[in-house]
Amino acid sequence: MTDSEFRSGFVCFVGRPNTGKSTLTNALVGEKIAITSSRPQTTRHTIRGIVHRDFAQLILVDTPGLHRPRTLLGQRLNDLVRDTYSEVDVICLCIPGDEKIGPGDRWILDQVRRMAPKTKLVGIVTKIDKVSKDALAAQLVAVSKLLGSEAEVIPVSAVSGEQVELLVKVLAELMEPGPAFYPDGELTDEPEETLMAELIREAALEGLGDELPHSLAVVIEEVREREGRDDMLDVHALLYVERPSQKGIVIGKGGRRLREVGTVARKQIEKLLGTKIYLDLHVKVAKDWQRDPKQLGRLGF
Ligand SMILES: Nc1nc2c(ncn2[C@@H]2O[C@H](COP(=O)(O)OP(=O)(O)OP(=O)(O)O)[C@@H](O)[C@H]2O)c(=O)[nH]1
Repeated sequence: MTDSEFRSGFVCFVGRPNTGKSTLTNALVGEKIAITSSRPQTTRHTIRGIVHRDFAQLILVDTPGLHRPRTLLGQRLNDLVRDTYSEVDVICLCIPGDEKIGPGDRWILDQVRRMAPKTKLVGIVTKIDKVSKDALAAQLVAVSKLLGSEAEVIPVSAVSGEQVELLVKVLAELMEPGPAFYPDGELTDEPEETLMAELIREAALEGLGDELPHSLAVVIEEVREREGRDDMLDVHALLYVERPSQKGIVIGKGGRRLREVGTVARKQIEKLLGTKIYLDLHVKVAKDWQRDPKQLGRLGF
């Protein structure tokens, strides 16, 4: 560090699917997700995790993927992405050490540059435990060429932990001096219900094709302590789809698929909350919810 001033700010990881963004987030934040419902005025974005060090605090924020803005939802998501890209202090483009730079990487870089020309950019070469020194050197040169000479490029392995702390230092140096935004110990401020809905949505989409993701929304209707028991929660959730045919897909033959989804999601939520839950899932058709501002509001978009 160039001085001893505490620094804090917002970071967002972008990159193609499977480039190691989530694994790196977990490596930076640590395993435990502490949930609180405090939400300071400093951000409207979903926080994935907070990295606390004695010299800095980095707040890792999420962006939804970019969409072709064909629907109102697509437009709102793109607006959200644009806001996030322009409001964070640093955007990190993740590219794996063991894959050639491709059109997907260039497209994302292009979007970032267009949407947020002023935001600082850092290249992260991920999964370096998978490549030889020579291959890594070549990849660093390639990524550096892609991003231009002003951008720093940092190689890391989230799996071995190699260089992860160096990355924290480099990111911290790019932040303005300032106090921590969150008290120590708070790792994410995402409301519990959003996380629960996300886990259910993830389980429901597992193994399905491309069409459904944009048509499925999950709303937590009710969370209640089981009467007479303080170690069990009843969680009622609604899965909204746009068409009756999609309802059939989600539910599966004789309800089998939905039961499986329930089991997977329940285990995840129990891990998250550290308590037993009973998970009740229902599927509803809300025709064209993506195009209807009222329904979008209700579904949290
Ligand atoms: N060997 C190795 N594997 C890694 C590393 N980081 C991630 N992976 C693996 O790469 C795969 C993708 O990692 P993710 O963290 O899910 O990637 P992502 O970019 O978050 O993917 P999306 O959520 O699809 O955007 C997983 O199988 C990880 O286990 C790493 O540092 N080393």
